[in-house]
Amino acid sequence: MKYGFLGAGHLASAVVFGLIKAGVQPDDIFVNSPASARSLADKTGIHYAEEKQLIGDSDLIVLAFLPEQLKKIIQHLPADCFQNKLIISFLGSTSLDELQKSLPAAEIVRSLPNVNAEFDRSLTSIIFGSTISEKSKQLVKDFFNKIGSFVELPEKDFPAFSAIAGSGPAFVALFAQSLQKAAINQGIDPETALTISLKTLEGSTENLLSRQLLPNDLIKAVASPGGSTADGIVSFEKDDFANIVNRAILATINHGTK
Ligand SMILES: NC(=O)C1=CN([C@@H]2O[C@H](COP(=O)(O)OP(=O)(O)OC[C@H]3O[C@@H](n4cnc5c(N)ncnc54)[C@H](OP(=O)(O)O)[C@@H]3O)[C@@H](O)[C@H]2O)C=CC1
Ligand SMILES: O=C(O)[C@@H]1CCC=N1
Repeated sequence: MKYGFLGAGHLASAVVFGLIKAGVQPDDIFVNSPASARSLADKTGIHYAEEKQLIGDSDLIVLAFLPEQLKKIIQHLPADCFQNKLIISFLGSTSLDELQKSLPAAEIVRSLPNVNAEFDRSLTSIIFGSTISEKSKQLVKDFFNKIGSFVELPEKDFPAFSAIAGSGPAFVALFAQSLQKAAINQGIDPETALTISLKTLEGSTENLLSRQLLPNDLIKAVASPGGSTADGIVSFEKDDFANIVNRAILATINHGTK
C-alpha cells in the first residue's frame, strides 16, 4: 500500500509521523509540496516525489493543503491523472460536493483528522463520496484506525466537528496556557507552571475516559462540600465560562460566512 501526500504542513506531518509509528514503512509514503516536503522527507525517511509521479504511484492520495489552494493545484495537473484514484481530503472547509465536482473521476472521502494523529489519538470524522467502492472504504477505515479512531458523520455536522475536534487542540492548549499563567501569577516558575498545567489536564482527561465519568461527576468528586474548588466553579459560572466556550465554537463555525 503506497500513500501520497500533497501538502507537508502541520496536519500532514502529524499524520505521517502517526502512520510511521503505526508500522507503515517510510518507503511507502510519498510527499510533495513547494517548500516543506523535502524537509519532512529528510526528517522521516519518506520520499519526496513530483506531483504526477506521486499521484500515479500512490494507492491512496491525501489532500493536505489549504482549501483555497484546491482549484489552482488541480488546474495545473493533467485532467485524467486522478482517474479512479482514491483520494482523502483533509481540507477543512471544502464540502464533499465541491471535492467531487473538482475531481469527478476519483473516489473521494472527506475527512477531518487533528494533529493528535501523531500519537494515535486523532478522532477523525469521515464521509464517503457516492462512487466509492467497499474495498476503498475498508482502505480508508484502516488508514484512520492507524492514527486513532474515526466516526462517520453527515456533512451537516462537519463544521461543528471541525470546530470542536479539528480546532480543539488549539483551544485545549489555550486553556493549558491560562492555567500556566495563573500558576505564574502565584509566583511559580514558568516551566514548573506548565508541567502542573499539562499533567493536570492529562490526568483529568484520563480520569474521565478510563472511569467513563460524566464531566459533572468529576466536578462533584473534586469539589468537596464546603471546600475550595466550589468557589472556583462559582467564579467560572459567574463569568459564564460555558457561554465563552460556546461563543468561540460559533465564531469558529462561522468562519466561512464572514
Ligand atoms: N492543522 C490542523 O490541525 C488541521 C488542518 N486541517 C486542514 O488541513 C489542511 C492543511 O492544514 P495545515 O497542515 O494546518 O496547513 P499548513 O499551512 O501547515 O500546510 C499547508 C501545506 O500546503 C502545502 N502546499 C501549498 N501549495 C501546494 C501545492 N501546490 N502542492 C502541494 N502542497 C502545497 C504547503 O506547502 P509548503 O509548506 O511547501 O509551502 C504546506 O505544506 C487544511 O486544508 C486545513 O483546513 C484540518 C483539520 C485540522
Ligand atoms: O484552522 C483551520 O482552518 C483548520 C481546520 C480545523 C483546524 N485547523
